[in-house]
Amino acid sequence: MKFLIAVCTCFSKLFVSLRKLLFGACKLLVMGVCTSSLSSKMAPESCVRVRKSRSYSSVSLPPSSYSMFSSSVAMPWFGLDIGGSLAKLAYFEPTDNTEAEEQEVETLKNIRKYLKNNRSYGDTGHRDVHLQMNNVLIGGRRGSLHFIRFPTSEMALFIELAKSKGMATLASTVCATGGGAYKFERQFYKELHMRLHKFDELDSLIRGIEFMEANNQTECYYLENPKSETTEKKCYDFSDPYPFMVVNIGSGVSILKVTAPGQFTRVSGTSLGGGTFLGLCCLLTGCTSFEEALELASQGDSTKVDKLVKDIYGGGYEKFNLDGNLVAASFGQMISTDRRAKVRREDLARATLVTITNNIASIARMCALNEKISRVLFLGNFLRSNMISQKLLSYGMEYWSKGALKALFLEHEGYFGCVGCLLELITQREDYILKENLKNNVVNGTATVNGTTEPLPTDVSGSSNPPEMRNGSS
Ligand SMILES: Nc1ncnc2c1ncn2[C@@H]1O[C@H](COP(=O)(O)OP(=O)(O)OP(=O)(O)O)[C@@H](O)[C@H]1O
Ligand SMILES: CC(C)(CO)[C@@H](O)C(=O)NCCC(=O)O
Repeated sequence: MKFLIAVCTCFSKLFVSLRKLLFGACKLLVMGVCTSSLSSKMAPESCVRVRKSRSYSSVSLPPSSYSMFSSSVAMPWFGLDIGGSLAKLAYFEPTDNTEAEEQEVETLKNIRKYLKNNRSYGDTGHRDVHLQMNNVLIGGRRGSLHFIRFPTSEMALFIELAKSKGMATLASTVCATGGGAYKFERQFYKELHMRLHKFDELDSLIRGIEFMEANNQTECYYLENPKSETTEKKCYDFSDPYPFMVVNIGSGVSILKVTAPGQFTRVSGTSLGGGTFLGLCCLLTGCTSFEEALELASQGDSTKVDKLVKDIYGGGYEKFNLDGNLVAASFGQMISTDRRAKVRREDLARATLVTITNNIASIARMCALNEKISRVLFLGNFLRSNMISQKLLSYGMEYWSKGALKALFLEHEGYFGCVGCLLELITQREDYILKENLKNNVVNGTATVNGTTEPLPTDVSGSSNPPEMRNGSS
């Protein structure tokens, strides 16, 4: 009898272990199955490259296998990153809807149509159509990723707009990151009955970078001949990326060292960032937008504002290899009344841009050397449509490191935080289902692979609880 019990126990343990193994394998596959195409302007043929395979890309599963995990995360799938200057929204629009989903509640349909059919929302919201990614596979669903941004200062209007589109009638949890996820949490709940499930902004950022890079062949690029008029964007094969450094230039600047998937430390930062550029530019030139500031800068000459090495030496400082055209003192010419009288707004805008960019390049370089890292990824919306800074960063990194450091850039500039946040929504939910299934297996020795779970706890703290199930379409 004892022998019989021992054999039964053994078989039952084996059964549970096998199931665990199966779920583990399925989870890895589900989290990794992602392919996409970018409907971007930049996708020259020269950019198509053969990618070394990475554990979480290019695996395919039959659709039935992933539906058990992610179908329970009801639509719409949003990831919101509320930063100091800009709020960014990633919206996943499924294109593989089932018949039941086609019958989705009217409000959801309207929201989908509204987001998809417009490029502007209110006066200040914009959809970056050129960055849209089609045919993406996220959490077992196929669809398009849309990218929308608006100024954080307009959050009240955004909430009003969302309310007018009926968001308040959908009891919902939205995944949010960035400082604003904390700052505006109450407002979201009060006005939209919406809980913000909060995720750390830097965790989300790294997750978003890894996902986008793995799913867009032309995401990562560098500039060839950054000093010349004929600078060219070239694709960079970033499929074997670790370790690398991230310099995220938002309102302020965060500098991270990434050593493995999802593993990073924040090594430094500086308060002289994109917010400083725009703030100083508004003060000095009277401009009122980032676009205007960049336009002015593109027409300006910073050497009318800065003091160069040759203004001091009459040429280069040969002994220490300082070229005569290097900036010796940013804004150094502005101590002269004459020069101040002659300087143009354009020159001031250019000098502000050059000063901020060079300072970031200098800090990034020191961090990279200190951490013994050679690839530095620059991102954040400061670099949006900002070729002047991209060139300066590329040249600065290469010149000062004598070619040891490489500046890299990403097409989706400032959208990685919100994408990472959207992915958290899916995987937290999957994790939860998997945990529940495993728990059930251990308790009653049976597998519940249909994804049904007990009613979920709701939590606004963003800790271990999964995102609330939505009652819209499912
Ligand atoms: N339309 C825009 N309006 C305002 N700033 C813009 C705009 N487009 C680009 N920028 C630049 O991008 C910066 C904000 O970048 P980003 O969205 O990456 O950071 P953030 O999330 O707002 O800031 P942080 O991460 O520091 O909280 C601004 O400071 C500005 O330099
Ligand atoms: C405060 C954050 C992290 C908000 O995104 C960012 O603006 C930043 O990194 N600022 C620089 C802070 C510093 O390290 O001096």
